Amino acid sequence: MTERDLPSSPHVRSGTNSRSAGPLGKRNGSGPFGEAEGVSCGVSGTHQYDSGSAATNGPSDVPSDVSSEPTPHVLGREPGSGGPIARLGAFLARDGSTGAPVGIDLDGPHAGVLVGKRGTGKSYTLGVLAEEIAATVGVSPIVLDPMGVFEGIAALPDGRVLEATIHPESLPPDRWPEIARLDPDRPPGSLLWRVVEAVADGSSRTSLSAIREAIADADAPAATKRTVENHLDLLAAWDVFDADAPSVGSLIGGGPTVVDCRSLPPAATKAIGYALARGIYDHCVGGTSDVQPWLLVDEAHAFLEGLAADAFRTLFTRGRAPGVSVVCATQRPSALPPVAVSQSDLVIAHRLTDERDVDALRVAQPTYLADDLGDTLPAGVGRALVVDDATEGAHTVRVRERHTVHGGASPSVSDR
Ligand SMILES: Nc1ncnc2c1ncn2[C@@H]1O[C@H](COP(=O)(O)OP(=O)(O)OP(=O)(O)O)[C@@H](O)[C@H]1O
Repeated sequence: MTERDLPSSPHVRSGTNSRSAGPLGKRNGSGPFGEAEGVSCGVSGTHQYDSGSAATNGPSDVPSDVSSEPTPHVLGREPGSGGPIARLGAFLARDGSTGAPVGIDLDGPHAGVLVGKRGTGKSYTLGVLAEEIAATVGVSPIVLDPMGVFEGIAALPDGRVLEATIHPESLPPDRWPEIARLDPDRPPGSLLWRVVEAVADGSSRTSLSAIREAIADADAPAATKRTVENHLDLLAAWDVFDADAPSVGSLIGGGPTVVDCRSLPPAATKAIGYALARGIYDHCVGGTSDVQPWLLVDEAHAFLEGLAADAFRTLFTRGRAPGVSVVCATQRPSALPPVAVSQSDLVIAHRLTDERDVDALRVAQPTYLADDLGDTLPAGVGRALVVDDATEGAHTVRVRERHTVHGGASPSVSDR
């Protein structure tokens, strides 16, 4: 990945939340939101609060907080446990008034999906998460950005936007036929596989030109070699393979990082998704990271199909053990592998209207989501139903405003 020069320094909104470290600084587990006591909700099924007492105190079984900062309800961890949290927003009452603040646990790793139809606020909410993770010591966000709407994150301390490039070695030899759209069981695909394997085992660093030279020297029919060369030309046109690309491990802990995949063809986007998801997992399994990465993926359906599917499946099923968190945002939950929703301990659902998408969510999370889920999902930009596996409840929230600029659009609901 190479750092992208941004046209001008993105504007940073003044913070609306009062954190001890300031809106854009790093914070640790202390402070008004850093060591919040989780409060039990103990409710199964969806729960939208009445206003009145709930509007100021949140759930009716939540004790009122007499301190200046109301105690946030923390999603994703057992009530009473401590540690840093991401300030997501506030409970939303039926009359539209907001209640107690709501946070998401950052003390341990999580797997989550963030869904909603177009324009309901998915990317924006993902950006809120990125800001909060960036502001917390011990965790670090890496945003996969296929639309180029997360540039504002670069305004955070140490923030950066990287052009999506990958080292050829980050893709194992058996994946190269698929990436090059060659059948591994046919001579060209099998030749490419063998050649990449040989180059990777050799003394020189794997690069597209090293692979090309090895193809030219291979003992194979000229027509087979020509086919492979033509397909390698297509890969080279993506302009994402770079033998000097930094390792995925170096992205973790290097400040909030946005990997800009805009204008890449879908196959290249998947290759980037594969390299990052697999690289982050392998790095953390190796136990070499002091910082827990959060991989935040926008338009996740673009990454989770085909080549990258296995790598993301691994993150959803086994990523938490080595400390990797993943949150995938999509307008089409029905296009995600079912395991992504069923293995998520955090589900943030903005409005969905397509029955297939509502079904995909309900079927994978039957314990918490009712049959009338489609009617329960809140209408309105920035409003979401949040399912919390740890406290076994579902709550309606209003997501807070961003501190950084979102995708060049107005960051305010009232401006719309
Ligand atoms: N919590 C919020 N507070 C204020 N404004 C918001 C909030 N959430 C979303 N918005 C505004 O709503 C608009 C749409 O949000 P966003 O781009 O996140 O939608 P989306 O669901 O990702 O849409 P798409 O699927 O088209 O990418 C943006 O202009 C954003 O500024």
